[in-house]
Amino acid sequence: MDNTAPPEKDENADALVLSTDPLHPANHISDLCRRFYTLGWVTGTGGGVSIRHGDHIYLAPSGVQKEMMQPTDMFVMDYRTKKYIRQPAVLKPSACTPLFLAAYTHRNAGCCIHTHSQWAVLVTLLCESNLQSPTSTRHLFSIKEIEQIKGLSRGGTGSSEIAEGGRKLGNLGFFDTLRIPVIENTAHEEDLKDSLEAAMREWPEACAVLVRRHGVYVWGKDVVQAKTQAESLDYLFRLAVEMHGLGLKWV
Ligand SMILES: CSC[C@@H](O)[C@@H](O)C(=O)COP(=O)(O)O
Ligand SMILES: [Zn+2]
Repeated sequence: MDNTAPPEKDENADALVLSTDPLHPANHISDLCRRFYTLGWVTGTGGGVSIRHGDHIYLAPSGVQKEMMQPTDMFVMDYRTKKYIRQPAVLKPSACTPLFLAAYTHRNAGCCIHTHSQWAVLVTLLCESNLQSPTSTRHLFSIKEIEQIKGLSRGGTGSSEIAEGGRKLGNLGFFDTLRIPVIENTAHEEDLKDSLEAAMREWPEACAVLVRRHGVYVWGKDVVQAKTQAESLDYLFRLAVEMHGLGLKWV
């Protein structure tokens, strides 16, 4: 299937991205990227966000200033056919598209965030070998007994409903160990797909995948969960790096 062929003329395609609702995916992606830019997550055109809205996948264009995007810049893909139903003529879809699709397919995610946060990059340089499983995903970021771990769900899309006693169902507890696999970077973003999918399969409880010397992919059942988990992870990555600098062990 040729996903890059120009779409057939569809007068209704713009209706997919035009809305006065700030939470409409086309508006929401533009807004999130502006916020993430201030955190250094999507600097210099790197990183990005995708949202699944029913059977429609919203994707940002490739190689653009992510904080300057407009709703009309968005690509829309039909999730079932994997064909673009809206394709801005002068732009290409994000090279992260196969990675975002992996989160939708393997975790039933509703949103996936890719950051180039320096804390994520630094922590990939400090992660130790996973000696228990030397055959596949070789490296793992693990941390426990830090309160912010409770902001992360099992598998990334676990329920965050509050159970009796105030416990968040599906979320990790203070004494649980958070484990995030680290995969090696590739020359081209789209070539990360196979190793990212392998890491997701090998670590079904992981809510994210780190990419060495590159950044992190984080997902959630919806935008709120993906965003808050990306925030919790960035907090933990930074904490781990700072602890390392102070000579403290984080595991
Ligand atoms: C600074 S270029 C970064 C890209 O190669 C890539 O890593 C990335 O995250 C964004 O890809 P894009 O195709 O612009 O959405
Ligand atoms: Zn990237």
